[in-house]
Amino acid sequence: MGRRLRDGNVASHTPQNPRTNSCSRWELGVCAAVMACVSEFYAGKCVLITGATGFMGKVLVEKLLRSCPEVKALYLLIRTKQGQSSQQRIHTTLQSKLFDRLREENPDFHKKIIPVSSELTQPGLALSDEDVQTLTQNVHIIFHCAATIRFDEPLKHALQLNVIATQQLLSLAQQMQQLHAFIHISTAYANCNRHHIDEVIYPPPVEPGKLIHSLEWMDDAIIRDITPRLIGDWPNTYTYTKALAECVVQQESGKLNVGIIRPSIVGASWQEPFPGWIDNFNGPSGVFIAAGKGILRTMRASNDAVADLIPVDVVINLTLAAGWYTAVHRPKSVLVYNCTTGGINPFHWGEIEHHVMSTFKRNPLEQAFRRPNANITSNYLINQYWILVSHKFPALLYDLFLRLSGQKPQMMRIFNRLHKAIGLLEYFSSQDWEWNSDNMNMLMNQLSTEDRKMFNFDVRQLNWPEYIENYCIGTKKYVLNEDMADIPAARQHLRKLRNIRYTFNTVLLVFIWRVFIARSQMARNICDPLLPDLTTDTQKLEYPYQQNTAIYCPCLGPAPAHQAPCTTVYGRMTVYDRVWPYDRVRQCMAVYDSVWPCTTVYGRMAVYDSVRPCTTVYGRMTVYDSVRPCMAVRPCTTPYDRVRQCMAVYDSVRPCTTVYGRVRQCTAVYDSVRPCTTVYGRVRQRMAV
Ligand SMILES: CCCCC/C=C\C/C=C\CCCCCCCC(=O)SCCNC(=O)CCNC(=O)[C@H](O)C(C)(C)COP(=O)(O)OP(=O)(O)OC[C@H]1O[C@@H](n2cnc3c(N)ncnc32)[C@H](O)[C@@H]1OP(=O)(O)O
Ligand SMILES: NC(=O)C1=CN([C@@H]2O[C@H](COP(=O)(O)OP(=O)(O)OC[C@H]3O[C@@H](n4cnc5c(N)ncnc54)[C@H](OP(=O)(O)O)[C@@H]3O)[C@@H](O)[C@H]2O)C=CC1
Repeated sequence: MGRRLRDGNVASHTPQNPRTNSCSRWELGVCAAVMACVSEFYAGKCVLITGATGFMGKVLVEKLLRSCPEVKALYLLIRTKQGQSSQQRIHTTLQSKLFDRLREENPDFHKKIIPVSSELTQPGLALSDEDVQTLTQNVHIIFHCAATIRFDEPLKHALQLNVIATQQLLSLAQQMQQLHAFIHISTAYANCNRHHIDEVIYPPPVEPGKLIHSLEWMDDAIIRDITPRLIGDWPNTYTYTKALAECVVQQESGKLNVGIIRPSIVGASWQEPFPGWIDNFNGPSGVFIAAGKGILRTMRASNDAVADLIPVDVVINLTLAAGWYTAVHRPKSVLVYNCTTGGINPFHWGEIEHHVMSTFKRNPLEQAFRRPNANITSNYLINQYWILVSHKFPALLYDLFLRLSGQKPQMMRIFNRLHKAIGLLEYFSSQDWEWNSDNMNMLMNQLSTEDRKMFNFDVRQLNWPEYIENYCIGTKKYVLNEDMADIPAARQHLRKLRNIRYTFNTVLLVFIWRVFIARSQMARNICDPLLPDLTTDTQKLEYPYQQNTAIYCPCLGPAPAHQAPCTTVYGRMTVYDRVWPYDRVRQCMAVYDSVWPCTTVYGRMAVYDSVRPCTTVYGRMTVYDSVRPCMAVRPCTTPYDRVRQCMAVYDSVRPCTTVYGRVRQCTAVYDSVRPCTTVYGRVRQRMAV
């Protein structure tokens, strides 16, 4: 249990009533040890909330109205947006499923909500004089949730909203006649340049006032250029400005009772108003969805790093309890609450990956691009490899398909956005931090038994696998608005995708084999021993030289006496007789003098008939002039699969000498020849007659 002094040191903190270890009778609220002190405290109070249309703000409004039904009024500072007034916007917000439970329990809840038009980045928060008067006269508690949480926000805008607006709100709070507590929502990553983070306000990276002053006159291009230098160790303008905001809160708090809540990565609700509620793509939610849709296959994250997720209802329960505690106990300095799970009930990214994948396989998202199968890796190169193979290549193929079918290609664009988003998140998923959470524990001990149940933020009770499952299902139901009744169809779609994948993989394998492996001597040398030797014993006896070759082109039965055996030659093999040099790339093949058709075998090999000048065939094949038959009587037939190439067969022969490097088989047999001589590398052979 500790209290932070303004200079950031820790002082001992004595609860108001150590005997009951809970709240005491107090001038702001009355409660007994087992009573619900927190909700009692909010009875009759007017609460001002910024950011009420946002993720956390909505949950705060809902919980406050549901668990503190005697609250007098909620003043919600909302800006006009896209032509909608603050009234219209709050009306839309209250339609959310999030409020279903409250609507059932208290259909008139909206009567307590008073929208106030306010653009926080404007001077005086763009409040009318009348509104300023109403607020300064009535407000008891302020919860400041509004912020820009974008990681790529230009520094000037992030500063305006996260720092200057906070300053202005504090100055408004100073004018309030009945204010009991000001609660500022910060982030556990405000000090992410440190590994161990205590519940203190650390010295700012720069004096906020000076920065505000400097940026006032600089144009946007200059600010953009100097932003990386300014933010230094911080990964983005968001965390940097949140650090500055904490400093401003400390500097401007004056005599106010101030608390700062620092949640880590806020995720879907754990219990309230129902498990799994979430309505945005921020943080891990977008990653989960992308993985569930089968789009995201790889991401840089450390399997063993602690995933400091915290359910939104936990954060809000702690926030409301901190509001009560700050008002009732009036700590002498700003009290910071690190609202995290890692130190209390750790769970790791590797485990999250497993549970997310398993949930989406059982409860698939509709119209998935591929079957969900995402893996995280901390290795940069492995991640880049999988991005190429599992993101970019399928995206290219799919876009090609879209183009061919007359549609607009879109997959590459989606992947580029995804890569930008995950690139910004990787900083947080590739390392871990240690947060001290003494004040969170202290606050829990201050609550009555009833309050601990009603405002539960005891994350020791959190069952991670169950939570992650509800989270994923929440993204399906509340972010993507998918119907759970359609799960059988989604499963059927996954089965279809699996069959497409099997077919595609088979085609790809055959293609790779034909194009690459069949032409690769090394691959053949690896594979050949695995192939059956189909040569008959008779053949081996009759044509002993054949035994030097690895593969025989098995003619159907023993070859007639006048015939030379069929010798299989590999793709690139070449034997010359009267040759002339070829360039390095081209492979040169045989040139023969006398004249009758060589029988081709299959695949890429050429078929030649009598005496014509050599014609280039294709690829690496060559050119014959005056060809002698491969087989006098019948063609060499190969039962081998198509990768193998069967070449010429000659009569009256001597074996050619092996030419190539390590693995070359001696193959063709010629009459009146001198041994081949190696020309270069592994391909070339030259023979002289
Ligand atoms: C499967 C296994 C997974 C294992 C998990 C591994 C890792 C976990 C991943 C992350 C954890 C780290 C989280 C760190 C959080 C730090 C905590 C905080 O303090 S702050 C709160 C977090 N803030 C954010 O998360 C904001 C981040 N977002 C942004 O900065 C921007 O949105 C952006 C990513 C830069 C994208 O900007 P852009 O202009 O391109 O797009 P928009 O924001 O306008 O959105 C357009 C469109 O896309 C949707 N969207 C937004 N974000 C995502 C996303 N991450 N994934 C998918 N889609 C996203 C958005 O809703 C819009 O949709 P629409 O056009 O329909 O409105
Ligand atoms: N989400 C998370 O993972 C975490 C969030 N936090 C902190 O929690 C707080 C709430 O975050 P969250 O709810 O997720 O954020 P959201 O982006 O969901 O909500 C932001 C809110 O701020 C309001 N707002 C933004 N700009 C202005 C403006 N110029 N004038 C008036 N209102 C404005 C938005 O209103 P509008 O609808 O008009 O845009 C919205 O209501 C923030 O302070 C954030 O730093 C901390 C840790 C993690």
